[in-house]
Amino acid sequence: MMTPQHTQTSETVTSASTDAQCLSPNPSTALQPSDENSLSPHYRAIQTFMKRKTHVGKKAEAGLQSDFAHFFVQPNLDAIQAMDIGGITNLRELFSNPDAPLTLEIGFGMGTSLVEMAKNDPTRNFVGIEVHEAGLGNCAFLAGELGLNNLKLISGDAIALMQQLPAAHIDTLQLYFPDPWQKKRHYKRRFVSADRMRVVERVLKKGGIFHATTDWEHYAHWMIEVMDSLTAFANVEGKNSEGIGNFLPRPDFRPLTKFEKRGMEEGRAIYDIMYRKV
Ligand SMILES: C[S@@+](CC[C@H](N)C(=O)[O-])C[C@H]1O[C@@H](n2cnc3c(N)ncnc32)[C@H](O)[C@@H]1O
Repeated sequence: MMTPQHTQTSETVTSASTDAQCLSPNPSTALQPSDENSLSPHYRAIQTFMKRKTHVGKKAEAGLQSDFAHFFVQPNLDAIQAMDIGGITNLRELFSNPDAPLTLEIGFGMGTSLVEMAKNDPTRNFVGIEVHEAGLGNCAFLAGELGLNNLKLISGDAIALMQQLPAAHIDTLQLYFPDPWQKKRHYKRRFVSADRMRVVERVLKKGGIFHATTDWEHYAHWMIEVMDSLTAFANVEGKNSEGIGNFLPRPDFRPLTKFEKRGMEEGRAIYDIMYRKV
């Protein structure tokens, strides 16, 4: 598979980000949060997802039933449907081995790749958070088929969840093919922004990993620019001769996701980025 190297294009984020402070990926111009655990007032009301009513297939429907309830952190379907994350303040204690390395996946979609990763690494605990009921149900169903005991699922907004977790709580945070929000007026919804990455920074352990992917070139360069601008993170692949963070060759441990497959079928390159909290 093609592994693109970072090059500055005419479509750079800087040139695309002039009409409002919140459109800038650069923290020197982005609105600043009032403290490390909160978003600026501007970002607080802006969601990175659009919750749509989607068809809930047979597997997903089954996955939302009581047989699979042990995969959900929320106690019942009402709380899942309401995306109620009240009281979820510690992900480690959801597992019998709380000191095992912990991965949080944000926006796992239908959950096929998350389930495969959990299956492939039983020494690590995985928590997935999603807002789509069909994905949550499907993921629980797949995990149930394999009898996984190192995976838990949460229905809700990852930003809100991270804000109520302890600092230095997570070893790896993965964000695979986040919504690209391609229109300029929607850039402020992009998950990778300086403000939101400060929330990520707080919950990651020192040395913890932030791994993201996208099949949208503009967002890929945007991600690099945001992450390079944050002194708390270092690019695992180092920087190019222009001092810009490199992309990561596609890692074998990342299974193909639904959106990756779609991107490839539509002829788009796939970009991985990986940063370590220093
Ligand atoms: C484009 S899909 C990618 C799904 C999957 N990772 C894949 O590659 O097939 C992005 C997903 O992220 C979810 N998402 C976006 N923002 C989120 C948030 N703040 N908290 C939880 N899930 C979120 C959306 O609901 C959506 O399902």
